[in-house]
Amino acid sequence: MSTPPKDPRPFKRAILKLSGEALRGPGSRDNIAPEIVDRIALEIREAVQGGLQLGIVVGGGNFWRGASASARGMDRATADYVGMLATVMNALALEGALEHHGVSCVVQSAIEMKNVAETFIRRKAEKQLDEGKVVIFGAGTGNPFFSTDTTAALRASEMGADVILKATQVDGVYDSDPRKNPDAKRYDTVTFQQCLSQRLNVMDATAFSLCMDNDVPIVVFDLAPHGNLSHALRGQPIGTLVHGE
Ligand SMILES: Nc1ncnc2c1ncn2[C@@H]1O[C@H](COP(=O)(O)OP(=O)(O)OP(=O)(O)O)[C@@H](O)[C@H]1O
Ligand SMILES: O=c1ccn([C@@H]2O[C@H](COP(=O)(O)O)[C@@H](O)[C@H]2O)c(=O)[nH]1
Repeated sequence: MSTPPKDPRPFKRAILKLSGEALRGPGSRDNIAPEIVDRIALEIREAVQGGLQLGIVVGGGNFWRGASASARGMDRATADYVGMLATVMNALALEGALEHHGVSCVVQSAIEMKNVAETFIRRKAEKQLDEGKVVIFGAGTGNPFFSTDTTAALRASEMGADVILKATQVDGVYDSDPRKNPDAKRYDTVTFQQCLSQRLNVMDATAFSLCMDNDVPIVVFDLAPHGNLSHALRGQPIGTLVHGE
């Protein structure tokens, strides 16, 4: 008989992985919709005021994906550096909105960019989290051939986070991509092993493996409906919980 998953909730420290693509907004031609960023900032403020320690990794899919550019002929590493810089634009937009709402925050970039962001230093980031500052991790891991999902797994492991909250464009993990298969079935809970062996590509395998090895559970949920982010940050049941055996 299988044992029930260890639920990370309630949690003290979390890494929020924000979809870059979701910052665009439905039908919008702008890469970043300020009203979406503003709404996200307000939901984050509420959670942080409640005592949650929060690190944020933001994707870059609203601007650029290295793998797609490479498939169209660009050198992969170059395309990936462009993608990492795209994540910094999203990080700065988020920092501005959080500051506007009175949330103490900082961007730490994995690629040195000292005029716009601090450079990532693990111990400094940990201290800032301890002090209640929101730390936005920009520029991914700083290395090509990785993703911001893997960045979230890496930063969560380094920061000793209790959970990764993956705010994306689907409402959980399905047995196949729900955007391609309308008959796909959603899981309430699923193991890392299942995600890897069934190739459930809501996150890449490197990210799942890192979380599995370091025992960091993941909650996958839909960012779009208002209030979903607040629910997730408060540790209320939502989406799919990905966990160890
Ligand atoms: N088994 C699955 N269950 C759920 N979603 C899946 C599955 N397989 C593939 N996906 C796809 O994964 C996508 C989410 O991951 P992805 O990292 O590409 O985007 P994101 O979270 O929006 O981040 P970004 O835009 O920053 O790259 C979903 O939009 C969904 O279509
Ligand atoms: O560590 C990293 C993180 C990201 N990249 C590149 O950035 C883009 C955007 O990130 P998403 O995770 O797709 O939102 C990604 O496609 C990579 O090209 C990277 O190289 N290294």
